[in-house]
This record gives sequence, C-alpha cells and structure tokens, in this order.
Amino acid sequence: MTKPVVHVDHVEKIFGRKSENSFKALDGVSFDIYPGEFVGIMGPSGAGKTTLLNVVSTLDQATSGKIEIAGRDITMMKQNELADFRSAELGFIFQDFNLLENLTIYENIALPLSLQGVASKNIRPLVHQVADKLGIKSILGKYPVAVSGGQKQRAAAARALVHEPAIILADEPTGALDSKNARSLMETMEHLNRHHSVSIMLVTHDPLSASYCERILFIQDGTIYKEIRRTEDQAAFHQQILNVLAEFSSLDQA
Ligand SMILES: Nc1ncnc2c1ncn2[C@@H]1O[C@H](COP(=O)(O)OP(=O)(O)OP(=O)(O)O)[C@@H](O)[C@H]1O
Repeated sequence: MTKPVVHVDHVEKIFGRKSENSFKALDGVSFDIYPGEFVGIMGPSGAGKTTLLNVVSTLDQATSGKIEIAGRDITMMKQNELADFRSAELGFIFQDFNLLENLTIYENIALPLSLQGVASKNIRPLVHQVADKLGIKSILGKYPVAVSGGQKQRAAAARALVHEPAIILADEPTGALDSKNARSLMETMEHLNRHHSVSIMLVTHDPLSASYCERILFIQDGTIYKEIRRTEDQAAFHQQILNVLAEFSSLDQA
C-alpha cells in the first residue's frame, strides 16, 4: 500500500504553560495526505488552520502526537536536523510571496538549491525547467519590483518546487492577487498536481481557490469537523464547499 507523504496522528497543540492561561489550538487532529494529492484546509477564523500548517511545516512544535513527512518523524527531530529536512523536503508558498527584492527572479528560484550546495552548473537547467512549467522564463532576469503580483507568485511557486520537495505547503497563496491572477495561479497548481504529481496542502479562506483541491478538511475548534472529496465538476465542488461554510456560520449564530 502507498505510504502517506504527510501522516498526522492525534496531534495536540497547547499554547501557554499555566493551566489558567493555556489554550488548546489543536485537539487530537489526525489525517493523511497521499503522494500526488491536493488537499485543502478550511475553517472559520481561529479554528487552528495556521497552527496546523505551522506544526506540519516544522515551524512550530506539536505538544503531543506524531507527524511524519516522507516517512520521517519530524516530532523527534532536533533543530538543526529540522532545518535541513525543511530545506530538502518542503516547499513553501505564502500570501506575500516572500521573494528577496535584491535578487533576480532567477536567483530567487535558485536559492533553495544554492542553500543545499548544488553546483551552479547543475542549478541552471533545473531553474529553467521549473520556470518553463510555470510560464515565467521571460522574467528570469528581472527583479521582483519589475514584475506583476501574478508573476511574483509564480516565481514563488517555482522557488517552492525547484528542489522537488515531498510536499508544497501553501498558505493563502491567492490572498494578495486579483481574481484573474488568483484563478490563473490555482489553475497552475492544479496542473502541477495533475500532470506532475506534485503533492499540495493548501490553507485558504477562499472557496473558489479551495474548489481546485481534490479533498478538503474543515477544521473547527482545533478538530476536524468534516472532510469532503471532489467527485463531480469544480462548480459542484465549489457549491459543496459553500454549503459547509454556511453550516459554520449557522453554528456561530446558534
Ligand atoms: N502563540 C499563540 N499563543 C496563544 N494562542 C494562540 C497562539 N497562536 C494562535 N493562538 C490561538 O489558537 C487558535 C487558533 O489560531 P490559528 O491562527 O491557528 O487559527 P486560524 O484558523 O489560522 O485563523 P485565521 O483564519 O484567522 O488565520 C486561536 O484561538 C488563536 O487565538
């Protein structure tokens, strides 16, 4: 049987030490993401989405439970091991692009490889290949200030992918884009997932972005409230997502 690329097992995250001030942001969350899956994480504000992304991405530590990525238990790793693991196995796409302004788009995309000590002659074909996949070959020599928001986010996606990580972790990647660029980025992510088997975990508030996923986990009060899978076309899935979000707002009003 295929092993999951992300295995989250009864994870808890408690903020604060003293019992009167402590807050359980994740309360026994378990799920798997299999290689080549495109999974969305949704839920109301304060539900625990960012906390979940932070513990899966090794940026924060779970209080208890186990998280395995690409078969390695990240909850047992030391800080220096985690840094190496993160740069080899994870690709990040954030809302605000996080491109370095004083590096060209080429240099930004090459960064994860340079940090891993890949020789520059080997970097060039890899950057060109990923830029080609994302349709940004023509802007490789430009600086971030000289390209559009949509191109910046494609460059950030290329940087996340260039070292072929086990999984891409995306946090509101369309949050700073207009609707045309948002749609285009999501179509590209869907293409990368379907045709290049890139595994993606996407945290988003946006039902339209989420409708590009194959499966959505809805989080409420630190637990998985519901899981839905795309079985029909995207428009029907979009409607299904809106229906679950409506359940949340009726819970809020109850
Ligand atoms: N460092 C912290 N210390 C204490 N409580 C925290 C901390 N970080 C988050 N929380 C609390 O944990 C809960 C979950 O927060 P989290 O940021 O994961 O929610 P979210 O679902 O990502 O929300 P949003 O959609 O608004 O970004 C919230 O109640 C938040 O106040």
